[in-house]
Amino acid sequence: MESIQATKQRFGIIGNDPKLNRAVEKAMQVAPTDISVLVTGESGVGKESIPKIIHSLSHRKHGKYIAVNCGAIPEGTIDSELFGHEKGAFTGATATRSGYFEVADGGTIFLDEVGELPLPTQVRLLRVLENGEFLKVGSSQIQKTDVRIVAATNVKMVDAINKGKFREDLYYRLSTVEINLPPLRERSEDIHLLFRKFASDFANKYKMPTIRLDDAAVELLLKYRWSGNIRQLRNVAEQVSVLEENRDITYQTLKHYLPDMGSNLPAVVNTKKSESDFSSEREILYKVLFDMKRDVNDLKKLTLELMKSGNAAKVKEENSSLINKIYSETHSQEDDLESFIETEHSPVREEKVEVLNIAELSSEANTPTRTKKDAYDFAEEIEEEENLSLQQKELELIKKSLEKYQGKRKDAADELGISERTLYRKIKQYNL
Ligand SMILES: Nc1ncnc2c1ncn2[C@@H]1O[C@H](COP(=O)(O)OP(=O)(O)OP(=O)(O)O)[C@@H](O)[C@H]1O
Repeated sequence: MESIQATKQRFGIIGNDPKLNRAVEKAMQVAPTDISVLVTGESGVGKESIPKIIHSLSHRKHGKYIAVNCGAIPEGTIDSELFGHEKGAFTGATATRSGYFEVADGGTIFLDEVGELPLPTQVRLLRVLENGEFLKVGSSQIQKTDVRIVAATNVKMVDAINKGKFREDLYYRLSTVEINLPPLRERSEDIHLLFRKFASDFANKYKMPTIRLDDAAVELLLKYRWSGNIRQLRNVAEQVSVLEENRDITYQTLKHYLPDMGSNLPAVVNTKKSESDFSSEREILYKVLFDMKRDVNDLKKLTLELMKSGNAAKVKEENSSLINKIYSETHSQEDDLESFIETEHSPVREEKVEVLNIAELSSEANTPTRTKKDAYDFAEEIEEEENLSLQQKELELIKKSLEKYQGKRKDAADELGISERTLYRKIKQYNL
C-alpha cells in the first residue's frame, strides 16, 4: 500500500496533523472493502478528498465516481436526480432518465451533505444500501445497482435523528466506518503551512511575488478561530495576495482580512451589548444596513398597496406614519413621493400586482399604460437598487450569523429567517 504521505501528495492534501493523517490512513484502509463510510467534520475542513481517496484505491477505480451535493438539489427533484424517472412521471418528464445510482453502477457515489436529504429520499437510499434495489420515480419495476456509497455531513447526525429529520437506521447503515476531519483551529501546526502553500499558489496564479507574514501576523493566524476552516483560510490568502501591494504582511494588515476578529479570537471576552452600544464599525454598519433594508421593505409595501388599491389618498392616509418615518429625514424625497402619489389614479388589478410580471404588463393591450407602467417602473427600480447592495449585505449577514453560531448552519439559518437548504446554497454561492 502507498504511504500516507504519498496519498496526501497525490490528492493535494496539505498538513501533518496526526488526526488528519489518521483520517487519510482510515480512508486507505477501508478503500479495498465495500464498507459504507461517513465523513464528518465542519464545513470547509476538506471532507471531499476522503471519498476520492476511497474510490481511487478501491477495485471500483475504473468505474464512475459521482459526487452529489444533496443540500444543493431542490427537494422536488432529488429523487429523480438520484434514481431517475419514467417518461410522464411528472409534468416535464418528457423522456425516461437515468439517475446517478444507475449511471454509477460499478462505481462510487459521494453523497455530500447527506443530512439534508428529505425523509422519503432517505427511505429509497436505505433500500439501495440494503439490497442494491431502487425504483425510478413513476416506475414499479425494481432495478439493481452495485454502488459504493460514501457520505459526508457537517451536522451532528445525532441531533438530526433526535429531531426526527434523519432516520436512525439509515445513519447506522451509512456510518459503518466514520472518518472525522478535525477543524482547522485544532490543527495549529498546519495553519501556517497551509497559508504558505495557498500564498505560493496564488502568487503563481496571479504572477506576483509571494506574500510573507511577519511573526505577529503568524501569531494572529494561529489564534484566529477559522470558523470557515481551510476554505476560509484559502480565501483570506487569496484576498491578501491579490490586494496587498506591500508583500510583507503585518499583524495590522492581516487583521483587516479576518472578519469579526473580536468574537473569533478566544482571548477576547464577548460581553452582551445593548442595542445601541456598538463596539465596532462593523456593528454600526450592520445597524445601518438593517435600517436601510427595513426602509426599502417599507417602501415596497407602500408601493404595492398603492398599486393594489389604486387610491393614492387612501393609501397615504392609512400609512401616514410609515410615510413620515421613511421620509422624515429628506424633504426632497418626501416631495417626490407626494407627487408620485398625487399623480397615480389608475387602478391596477390585484392579480397582476401579486404576480408582478413586468413583461406581461407592458405587452398587455388596452392598459391605462402610463400610470400603471410608472408604478411598475418604480417598483422595479427599488428592486434593482436593492439587489445591487443586497448581495453584499446578504453576504455579510450570512458571514456574521455563521460566525455568531460558530458555523452551526441550523442556528444561523433560523436567525436569518431562511431554510438551512437556502443557507447552504448561499454558502456555496459566496464560497464561504
Ligand atoms: N488539507 C488540505 N490541503 C489543501 N487544501 C485543502 C485541504 N483541505 C481542504 N482544502 C481545500 O479547502 C477547500 C474546502 O474543502 P472541501 O470542499 O473538501 O471542504 P468540505 O469539508 O467538504 O466543506 P463542506 O462541508 O462545506 O462541503 C477546498 O478548496 C479544498 O481544496
